[in-house]
Amino acid sequence: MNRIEKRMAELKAANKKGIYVYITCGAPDVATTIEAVKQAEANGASLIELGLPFSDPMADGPVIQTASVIALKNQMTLAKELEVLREIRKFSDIPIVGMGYINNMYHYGFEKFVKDFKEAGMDGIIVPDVPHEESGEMRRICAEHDFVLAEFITPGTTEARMADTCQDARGFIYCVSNNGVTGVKKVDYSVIGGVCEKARKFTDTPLAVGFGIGSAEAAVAAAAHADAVIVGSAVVKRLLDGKLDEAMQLIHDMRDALDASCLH
Ligand SMILES: O=P(O)(O)OC[C@@H](O)[C@@H](O)c1c[nH]c2ccccc12
Repeated sequence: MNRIEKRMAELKAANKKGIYVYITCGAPDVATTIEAVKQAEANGASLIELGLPFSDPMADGPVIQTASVIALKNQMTLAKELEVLREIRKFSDIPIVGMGYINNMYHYGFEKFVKDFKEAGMDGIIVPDVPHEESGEMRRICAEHDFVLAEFITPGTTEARMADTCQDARGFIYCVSNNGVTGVKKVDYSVIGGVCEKARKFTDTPLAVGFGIGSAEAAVAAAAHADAVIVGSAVVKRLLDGKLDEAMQLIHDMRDALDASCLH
């Protein structure tokens, strides 16, 4: 069992929802990234999604685009990101999933990427620009190294595709709440809730809902049919504004609200 599976099993046993916190590695700077990971865990984060900055982040809205530009200006490379991971592993055993675009990994060599990042303490990867149909070889490599390759479902996923992705999924399934890019916005989470309910017919893998979540209320709504919620832009925005404390307060509020909602 890897760290992700272990953590999700613990949450389930405790009747708690997970909170996955996305942080762009190196934005506004490396020290803030490391401190934010430490404090996010203390405030109730269950998993860290570490963004590996890329120059053309096509699935990202303005906040994470800006964070990526800043991180690249700070000279972030995969080699530096490995160092950050090793630093984090000195004080934390929280599950960490990378989020990046295939270009960087392909250039580095995908198998070498998996080996090196796993060795530095990463537990899996989210690669939004490789469709399921094209990811067979990547899946094989990840499975060989006990490294999670996140599968996606969205409101537009057909039942046939859902059956395929659910069958191949390990760790967690990323349930995208709407068809836009990342960023806080008003979302009707009952739509992805219905999709989650359908996915349960195909899999026992934990479901994590993300995209748009900017408040504790939105987290509760997103969690209704899921096992975890994912928050990115709302946290990253506060970090970029130099408001680490506010970012942590948001995570803390989400933890409280989700715990209270699970009592019912
Ligand atoms: O920023 P949001 O709307 O809270 O969404 C989560 C998201 O940031 C994180 O999971 C993520 C950041 N970049 C991505 C690209 C694709 C998929 C997911 C992501």
